[in-house]
Amino acid sequence: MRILVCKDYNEMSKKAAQMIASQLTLKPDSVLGLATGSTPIGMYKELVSMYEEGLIDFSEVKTFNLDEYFELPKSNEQSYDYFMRENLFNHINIKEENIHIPNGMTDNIEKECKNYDEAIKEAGGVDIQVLGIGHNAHIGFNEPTINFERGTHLVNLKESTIEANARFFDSIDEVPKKAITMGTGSIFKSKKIMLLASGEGKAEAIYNTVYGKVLPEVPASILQFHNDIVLILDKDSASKLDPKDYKLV
Ligand SMILES: N[C@@H]1[C@@H](O)[C@H](O)[C@@H](COP(=O)(O)O)O[C@@H]1O
Repeated sequence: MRILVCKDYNEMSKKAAQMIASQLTLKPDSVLGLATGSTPIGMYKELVSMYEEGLIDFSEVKTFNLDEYFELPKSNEQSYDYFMRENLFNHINIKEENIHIPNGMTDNIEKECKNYDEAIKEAGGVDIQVLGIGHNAHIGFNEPTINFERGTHLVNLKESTIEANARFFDSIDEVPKKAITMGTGSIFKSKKIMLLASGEGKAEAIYNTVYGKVLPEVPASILQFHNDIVLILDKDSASKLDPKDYKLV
């Protein structure tokens, strides 16, 4: 596990965007695994700027998002589909057919999950997966539980996750209680993983991810076993780590 610590959120976002840009330079038809949440917004802004400056090109890129709320229409401003278009896709030259986000409005959940896993496989697997992290160390919407799930599946969100995400909705009652998410197994299959975290509120989750026992109760802990993972943190989220374990950048 490589850990890079940046002085603040902006630097973290720049570093992350630079890594995606390098990936696209090396492999213009990369398959990107993308995340939502507040944390990657700065990275998406940087990527849009780089695209506008002609430094990167998304014409051959394919994307797969980690997750989507169940039974929330795409037109809802809080859907992850809406988020991705607002923050990235509407501003770059990605082809519509190359964008993949689980369909939260499906009436056949099993088929939707199976097709999503198949589509990732057909695309050749994810080259680089961007992750945020929940306060309880969830990745995607893989909540703490008793086993690591292999593929895309429907999950019941934890009360703490519903509360954390309520800030985006008018009231907590409007937050969906379920979501479709790639499994921990799908995430783990990515060739490279880049996890971003910012703020004191994530410090404990990061501590447990780096030093904790590898348990499904701490979903991100399994990343300790991945061969090519980098954590890009700001100083606050890294505050519980031993400085000998990271590089200041
Ligand atoms: N499903 C998303 C995760 O992918 C994200 O990592 C997490 C943290 O979000 P934030 O970056 O807003 O703290 O929120 C949601 O639960």
